Amino acid sequence: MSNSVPELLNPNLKAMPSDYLYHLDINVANTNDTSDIQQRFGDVKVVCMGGTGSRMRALAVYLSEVLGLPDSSDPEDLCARGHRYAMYKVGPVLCCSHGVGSSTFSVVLHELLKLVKYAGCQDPIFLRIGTCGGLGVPPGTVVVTKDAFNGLLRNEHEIAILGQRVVRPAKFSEEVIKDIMAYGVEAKDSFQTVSGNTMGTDCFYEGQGRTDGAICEYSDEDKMTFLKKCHSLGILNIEMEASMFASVTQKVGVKAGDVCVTIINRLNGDQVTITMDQKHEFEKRPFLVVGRYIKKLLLH
Ligand SMILES: O=P(O)(O)O[C@@H]1C[C@H](O)[C@@H](CO)O1
Ligand SMILES: O=c1cc[nH]c(=O)[nH]1
Repeated sequence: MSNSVPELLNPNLKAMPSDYLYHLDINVANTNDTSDIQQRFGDVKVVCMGGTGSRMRALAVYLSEVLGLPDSSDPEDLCARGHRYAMYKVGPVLCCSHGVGSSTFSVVLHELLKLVKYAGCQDPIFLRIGTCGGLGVPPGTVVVTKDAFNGLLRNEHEIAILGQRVVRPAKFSEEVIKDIMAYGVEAKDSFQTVSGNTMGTDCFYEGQGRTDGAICEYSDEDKMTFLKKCHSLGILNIEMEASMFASVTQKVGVKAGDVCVTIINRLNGDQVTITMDQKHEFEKRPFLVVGRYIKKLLLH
């Protein structure tokens, strides 16, 4: 392992005397002396992120048990005053919500990357723990993303910057994928964990080929042709963050992984019909996989 603090790709940061991580409500008052931030966050090795604050709170409680940490049954939301995201710290793990989709996720991702930089965290690993629609796998299956495709079925992420289309590659760390599959999966699990490609779209409805949104200008047949094409590219699940997450972390050289549970098989329909109780049970499945992986990672 290299043991290095992430190098961010913004020369302007060096010239800023202070940096307010607005959405996290964390003030880096003096960027030349970040000892206070280092004291609070310098031990962070893993940053877990997922859509909702309640899932991230439950993950924090779960990980504190798995890692044998002193009582964290009621972790404090460190970003409560920001009213945007929720963030919990359990030992060397941060659990932070990111909202729905790449736009809300990218905001907090930029700020979390700056946070680990200011804190001097060594080789932090970023993980998304989410839900998704499956393609040809039964609901409840956990998918560990290999390559992240965007809604144009390209293994890249596209973003408008200064009025220009900027396209960046979207690859997750092969080491993280391999280790999650090796240490996170157990034969005794009551569910399947598979590794496959993921499509991250900008829209839950039209972007994912649903016919039940407020707008739909294609036929059921068009939809099925599209979903089958996705499947033929090795895409096993569809969510709304993978390509942005892979591309941003790849760009700054931070290792990352995406672990999501399927809550529907999109080859069979569009409506999510599982009960909320079932959904909450499914949501815990990636916790088991990621919990074992993190435990193993922290032993090294
Ligand atoms: O982390 P979550 O479960 O929020 O991720 C998926 C992808 C979208 O953000 C959202 C759509 O329902 O769920
Ligand atoms: O179908 C689904 C289910 C969850 N999240 C998504 O983005 N799509």
